[in-house]
Amino acid sequence: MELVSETRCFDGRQQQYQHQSSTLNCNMQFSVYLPPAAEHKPVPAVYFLSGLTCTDQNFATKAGAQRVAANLGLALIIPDTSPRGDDVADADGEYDLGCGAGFYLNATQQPWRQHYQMYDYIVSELPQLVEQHLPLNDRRAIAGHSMGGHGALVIGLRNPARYLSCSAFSPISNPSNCPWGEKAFSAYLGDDKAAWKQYDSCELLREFGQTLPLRVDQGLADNFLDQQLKPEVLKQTLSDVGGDGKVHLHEGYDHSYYFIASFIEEQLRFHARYLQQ
Ligand SMILES: N[C@@H](CCC(=O)N[C@@H](CSC=O)C(=O)NCC(=O)O)C(=O)O
Repeated sequence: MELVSETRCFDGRQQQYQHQSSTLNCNMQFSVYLPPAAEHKPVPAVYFLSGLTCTDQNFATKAGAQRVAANLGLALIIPDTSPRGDDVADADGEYDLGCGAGFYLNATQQPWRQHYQMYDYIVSELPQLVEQHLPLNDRRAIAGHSMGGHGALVIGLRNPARYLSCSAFSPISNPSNCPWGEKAFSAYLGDDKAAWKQYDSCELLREFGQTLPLRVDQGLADNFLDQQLKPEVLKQTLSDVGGDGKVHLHEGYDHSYYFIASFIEEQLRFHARYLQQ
């Protein structure tokens, strides 16, 4: 992997890398924050998955996560949201399918499946790469926003041996039953709804229970609340399966990075409880 840029930040390092991904069959960029503690010893990492239309830069530049990550001794690994490049299939003019909208799944349908393998990229290739080249230990947590919140919940719930905790801001909680999810899953996975269940956090909770510590933050002034995000379905499902994961509802907050910036400290402190044990 090749270092693209590095900037000092809270006595640590904010970096961007590029590499050729064998899983996605394209060149990818990702961002990393290394806290000051990483100068002396391997540190745990929180992976942050961003939402529709984002690259690795949105969270790195807008969430204000570095100050707390520096204090807690946590690295931040911030991937892109889809494969990229001239030969990668895209849905021109659509923000919720194709580039910038990989939905953190392994596509099975044409023309997507050659590159859109974001689940394997996030779960396997990227951790293997960064743990080989950076001062990271193998203690991982996963978090995300909106489409990335869906990704974080799905990946965490399916891989409790790989992640110690998971969290989400404003996740697409039940993608099998909302317009964003139905559109993406139909295109990437086809019409067989049985295949959709492995990428739906509410379905996974019903099948396996809450397999790891989980926290969700949701703004109540979020434009996408009722149609796309459905936190009440997630809350009810957690209660039905006896999970202790909390969905924290916040009056007046919307879907933006101002919301993430307001509560990122709580989420990083939540993860530190498990990562720093
Ligand atoms: N352009 C679309 C909505 C795009 C949007 O709101 N993207 C969110 C994530 S939404 C779910 O995954 C985002 O994080 N945008 C980047 C940012 O920096 O704010 C529309 O106009 O409806």
